[in-house]
Amino acid sequence: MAGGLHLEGIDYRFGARQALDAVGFSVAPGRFAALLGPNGAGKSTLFALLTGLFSAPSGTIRIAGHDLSRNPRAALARMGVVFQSPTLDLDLTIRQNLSYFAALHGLSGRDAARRIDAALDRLGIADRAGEKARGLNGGHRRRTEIARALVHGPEVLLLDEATVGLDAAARQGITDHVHRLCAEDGLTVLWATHLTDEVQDTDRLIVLHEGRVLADGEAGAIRGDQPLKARFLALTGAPA
Ligand SMILES: Nc1ncnc2c1ncn2[C@@H]1O[C@H](COP(=O)(O)OP(=O)(O)OP(=O)(O)O)[C@@H](O)[C@H]1O
Repeated sequence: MAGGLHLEGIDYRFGARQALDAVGFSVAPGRFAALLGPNGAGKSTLFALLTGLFSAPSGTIRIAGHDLSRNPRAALARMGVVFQSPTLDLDLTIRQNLSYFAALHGLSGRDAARRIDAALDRLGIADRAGEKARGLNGGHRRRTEIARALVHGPEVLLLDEATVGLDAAARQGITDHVHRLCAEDGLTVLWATHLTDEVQDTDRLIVLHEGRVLADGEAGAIRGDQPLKARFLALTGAPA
């Protein structure tokens, strides 16, 4: 596959603990893929490998067609990331948070301003641009982080438990926004979560458990005639 996200044969160990065991999957360009796994499944380890924080002893990671180990600059330039722990500067405005990030990517002046406006608009927070991040609720802070991850124009967006700590309405708002980024802007998304209600039937679904991929396909087909939660609990061996 030329673009999108492609992983093959990824192993990772913490000493004797095998955190990832021959993990492989592909996400086609413009698709929303949910990486669903209970705590400890290996999602954060996988994100650390995808973002170049750890390096995998084996296997291949390709981001928008670029091999992460052979050509990390090109691969990482095409990726946006929203980490599990919030990383906004609460004393800066929304716009300042994005400007700072744009500068880290070598963007400034009108080009940066245009990209920042477009990203804020995309997440529905353009009218809040002058407000300090501290005054925003959790949902708007998350939207700001997603907008910030889009400023440099990535093709692939990774989100690690992006809705942690949000109420149901804010969670729904964020998942809807990110689905729209795929459908309307052609972004490829990997959405890590442990919450089955964030997965839609038409999403691509990868179930990760104890470092292994247990299921990979269209979410509706994986759940069949069961609710996804029941199917997920059956796959991972947890009691329903
Ligand atoms: N620094 C570390 N040292 C040793 N073991 C680790 C370390 N980090 C993670 N692990 C182990 O690796 C496995 C995968 O952990 P990981 O954090 O990737 O899971 P996760 O799916 O992201 O879970 P969570 O949602 O709780 O973050 C777990 O068994 C965990 O205990």
